[in-house]
Amino acid sequence: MGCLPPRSEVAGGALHCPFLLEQGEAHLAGTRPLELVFSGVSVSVASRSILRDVSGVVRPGEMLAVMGPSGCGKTTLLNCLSGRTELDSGCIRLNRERLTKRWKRRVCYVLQQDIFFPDLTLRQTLEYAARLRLPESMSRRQKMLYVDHIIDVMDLTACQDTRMGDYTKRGLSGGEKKRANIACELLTNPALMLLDVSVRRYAMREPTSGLDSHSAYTLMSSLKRYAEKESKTLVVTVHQPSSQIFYMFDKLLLLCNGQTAYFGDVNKVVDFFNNIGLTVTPHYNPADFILECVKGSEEMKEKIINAAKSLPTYQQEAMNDYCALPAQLYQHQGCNGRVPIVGHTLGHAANGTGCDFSKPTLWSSTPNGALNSTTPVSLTSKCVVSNHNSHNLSNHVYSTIVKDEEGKSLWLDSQSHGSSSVSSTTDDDVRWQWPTSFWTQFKVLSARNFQESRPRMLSKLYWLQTIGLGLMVGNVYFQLERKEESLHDIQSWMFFSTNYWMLFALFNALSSFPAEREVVNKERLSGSYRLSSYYLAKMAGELPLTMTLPAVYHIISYPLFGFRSSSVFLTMLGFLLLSTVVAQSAGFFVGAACMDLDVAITISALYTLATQLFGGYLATNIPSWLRWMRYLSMVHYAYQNMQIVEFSEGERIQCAVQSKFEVCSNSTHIPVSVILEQQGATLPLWANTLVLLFFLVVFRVLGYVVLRYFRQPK
Ligand SMILES: Nc1ncnc2c1ncn2[C@@H]1O[C@H](COP(=O)(O)OP(=O)(O)OP(=O)(O)O)[C@@H](O)[C@H]1O
Repeated sequence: MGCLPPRSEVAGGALHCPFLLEQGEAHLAGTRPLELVFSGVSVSVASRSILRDVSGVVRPGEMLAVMGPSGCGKTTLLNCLSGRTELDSGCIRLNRERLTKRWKRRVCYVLQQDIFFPDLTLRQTLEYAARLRLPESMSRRQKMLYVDHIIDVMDLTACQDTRMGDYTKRGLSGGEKKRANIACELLTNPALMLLDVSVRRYAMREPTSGLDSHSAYTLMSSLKRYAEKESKTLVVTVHQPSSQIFYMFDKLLLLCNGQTAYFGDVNKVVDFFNNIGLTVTPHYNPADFILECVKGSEEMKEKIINAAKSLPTYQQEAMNDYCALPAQLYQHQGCNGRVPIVGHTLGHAANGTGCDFSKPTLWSSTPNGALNSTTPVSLTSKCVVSNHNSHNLSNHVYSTIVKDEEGKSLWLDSQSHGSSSVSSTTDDDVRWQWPTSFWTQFKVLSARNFQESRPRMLSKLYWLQTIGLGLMVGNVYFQLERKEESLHDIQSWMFFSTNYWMLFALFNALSSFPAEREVVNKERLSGSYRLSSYYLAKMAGELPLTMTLPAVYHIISYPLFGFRSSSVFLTMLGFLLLSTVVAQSAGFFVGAACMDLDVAITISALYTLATQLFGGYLATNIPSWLRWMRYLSMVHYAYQNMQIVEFSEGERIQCAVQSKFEVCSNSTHIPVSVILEQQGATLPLWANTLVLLFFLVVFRVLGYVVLRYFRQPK
């Protein structure tokens, strides 16, 4: 069962989600419990040791508190457990398996920072997350019902229509954002949750910094019940919890200068400190006492760390063994065609044989990764189980590998409530990698992108700016006559319009990307969607928004400048939009490639200034050795096309009495080709258009390659 209780049910302890189970929704019923073991974890950064030989074990249904003073390495440890930070030495195992990419995507990590799109409301954020991260076997209605449920559980109903906000726009409060952060992760029903949420915020003594004490207690209670009833494994960083919250945890890992100062049952920590001569004052919050001890003198810290090494719960040797053993499977002889159930319920340790002669409900995986209860899975007479009985740390086994008739590996999940699930592991990475298809991801991300970008790209300020600029430019170049004296102004209108919208799109793409990258990195790390679907959706979702303002500008300023014909009007609009989208692609690419916004702005400013200079309008007598630069100028091609379209239709440009064009000595009008040649332009309309399209494709592909291979989230 994968549901959290509605708040009203938390106190009573009832945990059920009938509307989903009635639908036979296997996804929410089928994640297998995980036992997390980490042993001898050591990490250093720039030759400074951050974590030294830290070990621990957390079983399904347990909540581990990672506590210690600021800078002791709590976040670093969680980064290691989520697979984001490489270890110098030590090991991390999930159900005895290494932390592979497949696992990383199933571990939910609630970050210290709350990263969201600021303009989406909480409800929209959760709905998009549900549509992306819940399997396609669930209907949209079921997903929305589940979102309602999570909103209720996290006590977010009152603010569900409030926008997320950021430091520039007010939105959800810090505490609400934190709960929203957890809610997003709960949606996927993860088996292991790492919460770097600094539970101190929920402490009684700091009501202003996050939740009030009652909400804090309720949140921790629901997480605790969630862990227990759903056999979830939870690791939570803690700063200064109230004693009520402190004793909700099952285990405590106390860190001091990156070393273990205590690992074991929360209830035994006071005895541990008593035994080394550090006695907790009666009625004093033990969490505060412990923290004060590990913040004390170096001598005291050393004493605590040394004492922790001899703790029976520490079991360093056993954990080292655990990591050293290969996660091999042993042929089990005693099952005789029955389906083994190992670690059937939490607290019901495996019986050593790993067999139970009652056949459980079986689930097989569908191609999109959802578990399907209707597809029968036949099992051979041979059953293969993990032998986890070689030492005392692995008495609990929560999954079993069995083989079907074709010899394909399947795993059998044992749930605390007795239901089980089987899914294929032969192509596990592929099947489990993405909860939804490419097409679904593309649709949902396009819609989200459109909704998220609209307030930013079509803000009131931009509308005002566009309409004002259109009117101003239209009036400056009002109804220009087609004669040589006005030629410079006609060209000026075209160059200005093209150039302005190209710069606008480029710098907009550039400045919006760093903030978006944070959200996308977080989502990519959690395996929500493919990069390719995001990338295509970004282009599609923003396309109408990118085109709206230049189109409005053109509609206002072109008739004021001088309306030739509908076809010229539309063709020029088409080229204006094309050049805008090309420039936006360049902005995406530079934004994706440069982590530092200042560097990105400097590079873009240099490139755009160069493209203007070599665009054909500002400088016409370019030294021969520099002329090749114009072929790299996007503006050059866009501007040439505008001239070709404008000057090819209708009345031609009349020669001045004292013309600077040679052709005027025996003609009254200047041909288009002569105007273009004067600026060194030689390519026809179709060739300029092709080059612009080439720029578009190259920048888009480069942007993708950079994100895919050089800017992978860590
Ligand atoms: N990339 C890094 N480069 C250098 N030092 C780092 C890096 N990451 C972390 N550290 C250092 O490692 C130590 C542990 O950092 P970490 O963020 O894990 O501490 P923490 O216990 O989570 O702190 P807090 O409770 O304040 O969030 C700190 O002293 C920090 O300065």
